[in-house]
Amino acid sequence: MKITTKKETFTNPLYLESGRILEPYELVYETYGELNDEKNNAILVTHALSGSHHAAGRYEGDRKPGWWDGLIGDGKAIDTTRYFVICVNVIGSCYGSTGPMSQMYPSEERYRLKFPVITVKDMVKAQRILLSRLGIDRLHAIVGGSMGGMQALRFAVEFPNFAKHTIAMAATHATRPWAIAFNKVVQEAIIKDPKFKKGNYDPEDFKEEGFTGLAVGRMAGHISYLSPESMDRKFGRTYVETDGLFELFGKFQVERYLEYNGYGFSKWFDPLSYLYITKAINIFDISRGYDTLDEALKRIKTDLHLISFRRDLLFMPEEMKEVKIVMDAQGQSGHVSYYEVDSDYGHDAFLVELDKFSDYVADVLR
Ligand SMILES: CC(=O)SCCNC(=O)CCNC(=O)[C@H](O)C(C)(C)COP(=O)(O)OP(=O)(O)OC[C@H]1O[C@@H](n2cnc3c(N)ncnc32)[C@H](O)[C@@H]1OP(=O)(O)O
Ligand SMILES: N[C@@H](CCO)C(=O)O
Repeated sequence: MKITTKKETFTNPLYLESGRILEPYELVYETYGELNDEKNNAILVTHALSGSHHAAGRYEGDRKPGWWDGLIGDGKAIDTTRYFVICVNVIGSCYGSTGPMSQMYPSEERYRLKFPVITVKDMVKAQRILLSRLGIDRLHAIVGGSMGGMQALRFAVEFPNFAKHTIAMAATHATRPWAIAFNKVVQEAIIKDPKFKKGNYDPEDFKEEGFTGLAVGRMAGHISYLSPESMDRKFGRTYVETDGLFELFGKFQVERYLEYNGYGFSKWFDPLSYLYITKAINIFDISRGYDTLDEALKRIKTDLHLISFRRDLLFMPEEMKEVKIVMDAQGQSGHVSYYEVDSDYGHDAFLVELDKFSDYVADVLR
């Protein structure tokens, strides 16, 4: 599958939920498959915290394909022989769409801490504008996990007739203190790292060794993406062969894993973007702007498919179930389904255990 990164620039202001504006702004995205003449076969895929618009396929020389390559492609659950799939990098991120390290026009400077707080609603609004520009006024489906699931839900509430199907997985309707607490660890670690310099850092300073605050905070986050069972399976109590048990800094494999992933991540992900996106996740509450959760969910016209993962310890199954319960009580049972995937991997099962839910996704889309 040949892929290219596409970019659109918008000169009209994007009015944000906070009352601030973003002007101008850019969105980068990838597409897979062909848009049909009726323009009614488009599927929007929405990404999570550290994801990007690169959801499928491989650029030349890439060691790994896009983050949902197992799900998106010819003959796969999100079948690119039938559907035109689009994935957009959210505003606030660091993969090319406008974010805190973008230029704050007309100044030559980067926004840094002057970047406005953005919300999931703002991310979705920007994507809706992009789709309009591409001539897409109706989607066959929106599919996303984690913060991508939040975007899917937000789309369903704000643009009720826009998508025929909405699949929101591994998400919640309002971020709980439990998840906010994990984000607090990473936020605090970032801002207290001397390299942060009140946001005035030079990204070149941590390309080699990484950014300790982000690395350590990400380790905490990464724990919340797994589960005790998946850690037992991955590592057991195995010790790093070359380390001595009585060496103070000798490591278990799980420690080596967290270091590898934490420091690796901090070499490529931008600390300010991490602050802004975790803020957006923390303040996500689908009922904001409406009197109650009930009022917000009443707006939904799409067929909503909620998927959770049994041992998701970040956004727990009961949080998605609540949406179904409220919609059932509204008499919307015909428009909402709930499926709990029997997985003990943890939150990141939506990225890893695709075989456990890809048939379900394919069935919904058909
Ligand atoms: C929509 C989106 O959110 S996309 C963003 C997804 N990306 C992330 O979440 C970034 C963090 N990454 C991860 O959590 C995982 O890599 C996942 C979820 C993406 C994929 O999981 P898996 O394919 O099962 O990988 P796994 O968790 O086994 O290994 C991850 C890395 O740790 C390495 N690793 C595994 N065990 C160990 C160990 N004991 N010591 C050191 N490193 C280890 C692997 O080699 C792999 O390295 P690589 O990324 O350089 O290939
Ligand atoms: N591990 C994924 C999901 C987090 O919610 C990410 O970093 O984007």
